[in-house]
Amino acid sequence: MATGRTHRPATRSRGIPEATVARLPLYLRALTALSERSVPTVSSEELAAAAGVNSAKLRKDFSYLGSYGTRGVGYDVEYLVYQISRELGLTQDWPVVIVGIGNLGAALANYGGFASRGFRVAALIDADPAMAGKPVAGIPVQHSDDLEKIIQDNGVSIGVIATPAGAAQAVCDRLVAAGVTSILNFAPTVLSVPDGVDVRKVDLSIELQILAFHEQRKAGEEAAAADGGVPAAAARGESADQGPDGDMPAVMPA
Ligand SMILES: NC(=O)c1ccc[n+]([C@@H]2O[C@H](COP(=O)([O-])OP(=O)(O)OC[C@H]3O[C@@H](n4cnc5c(N)ncnc54)[C@H](O)[C@@H]3O)[C@@H](O)[C@H]2O)c1
Repeated sequence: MATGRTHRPATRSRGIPEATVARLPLYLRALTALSERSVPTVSSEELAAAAGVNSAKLRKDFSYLGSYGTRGVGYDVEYLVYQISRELGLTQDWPVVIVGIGNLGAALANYGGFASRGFRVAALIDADPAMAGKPVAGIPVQHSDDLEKIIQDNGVSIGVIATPAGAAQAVCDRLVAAGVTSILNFAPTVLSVPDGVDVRKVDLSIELQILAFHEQRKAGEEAAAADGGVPAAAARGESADQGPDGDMPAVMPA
């Protein structure tokens, strides 16, 4: 998924294209599932299918990691998990703060998948004084007056914004001024950030709109097939669009 944003070249310094970086989490998720089932090796075709990516693209992506697999055997699952985790910086602990602990912020705080992927929720911050000290997911909410101190005390470089849209830019400015250099923005607004700060925007309603477009297209094809006798699946070519492989972002550029 994902179109990279912002003040970064399309190719990172070590020569790995952003589009490849965006697919690495998909490979990692598929490989982790194989690892949990104690599968020792996997072919590029199997892994590509599990990740929802074209297998030639997968082989090209892995060549950037220096991983070519063994003919007739495939890729070593554990080693690839290690290589991709290292490339994504997941072999180190990333403390994350979530700002705005309403419906969404609380759901994110309760999501167990962050910790298992190396992201530790270090602090929860909200502007509502009534929430201060109340635990969410076992972590006491702290008041936004202390945002700068919280960022500095916890060495946070990644901030998640789940405030209303109207508050998001001011929250973003404070996070950046306090030293945060990566922001995951759930608020439906475009954030301005200085060079060197990465912003990724998640917008589920945009994803639904893209699905609605495809539904509409499928309905049109079904109608055309009924008229002209061409099977609708053949008319579609049966290629499922699943994000990076289909170049359709699920996480939007900020
Ligand atoms: N990206 C998505 O797919 C998606 C999905 C759902 C909601 N959203 C967005 O996420 C945001 C939160 O939605 P919600 O339903 O949790 O809203 P909510 O009203 O339940 O929670 C917002 C929280 O932000 C806090 N807040 C307000 N101003 C703040 C500030 N300056 N600093 C710190 N905290 C502040 C409020 O006190 C409240 O607890 C909204 O912008 C909403 O549009 C996005």
